[in-house]
Amino acid sequence: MARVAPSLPAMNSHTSPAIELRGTSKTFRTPSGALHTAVRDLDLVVGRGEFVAVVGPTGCGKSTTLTLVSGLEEPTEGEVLVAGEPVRGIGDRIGFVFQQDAVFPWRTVLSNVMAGPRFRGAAKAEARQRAREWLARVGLAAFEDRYPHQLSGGQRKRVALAATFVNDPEILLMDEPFSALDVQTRALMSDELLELWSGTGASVVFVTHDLEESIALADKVVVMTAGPATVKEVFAIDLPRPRKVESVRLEPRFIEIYREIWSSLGEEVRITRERGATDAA
Ligand SMILES: Nc1ncnc2c1ncn2[C@@H]1O[C@H](COP(=O)(O)OP(=O)(O)OP(=O)(O)O)[C@@H](O)[C@H]1O
Repeated sequence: MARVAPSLPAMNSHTSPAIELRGTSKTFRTPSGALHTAVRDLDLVVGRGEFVAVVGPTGCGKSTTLTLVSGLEEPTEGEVLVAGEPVRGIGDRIGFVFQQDAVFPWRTVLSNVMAGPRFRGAAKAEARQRAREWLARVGLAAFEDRYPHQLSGGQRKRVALAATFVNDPEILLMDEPFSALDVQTRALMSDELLELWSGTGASVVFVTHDLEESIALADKVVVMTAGPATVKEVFAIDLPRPRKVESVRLEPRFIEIYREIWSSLGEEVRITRERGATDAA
């Protein structure tokens, strides 16, 4: 399997990657006043239309990396570029899906999915039409008048996906989006995500604890070090698409890839566990 270099040379604005982090660090001041470095000297390139999964031990700085790309946080050092431009504030070409569904509990399903286009200035009829198209794609056409609490966890996740894709994001940032779902629903949602994404050309950064999930979904798996996060290794996933997660993970090639990445990731997980044991002592 090809191990890819973590960074590529800078390109001009027409060919620039979707996302680029160059020597990026982020240090927080904790409530006690101490400084805590969450991300250190991180180089990462996400190509246009590429699906990149980020795995790393708990607390290493994966979510912080996403918040830097989103513009929610600024780097302490280094650069974060989206489409070749430095990130300034939260841009509307970025969509987010988190573990908790970002839905409005007091709005119906249809109204939730219409909210993004309306916020971006679409007329009501147009927003309604686009929302209905996406609800049909996620299999929720018959549920448009329900409220989020009247849906299952998987259905709520579909609403969140429709509400994100309806805005046509160029970049999709996903932070453990399926980790609260049961195993079967999780596999189903992964398949649906791949199907929805395949027609969009969006670039995805998908943070997960689950190495199987990352391999099944991604073009590239980025292994982070024990915190502070920096890129340890990048693995190109040469499994053909379209993929179905339940069947692809049984393929010999998948198992080979899993072993190879785990030998890199497992070491970082062990370091994190040992630190935890020392801290607790
Ligand atoms: N706003 C903040 N202020 C202070 N420390 C922070 C802040 N945000 C994150 N951290 C710290 O930075 C480190 C990295 O956190 P982050 O949430 O990015 O890790 P993660 O890899 O996403 O974790 P997990 O896998 O457990 O979700 C942690 O030690 C966390 O406590």
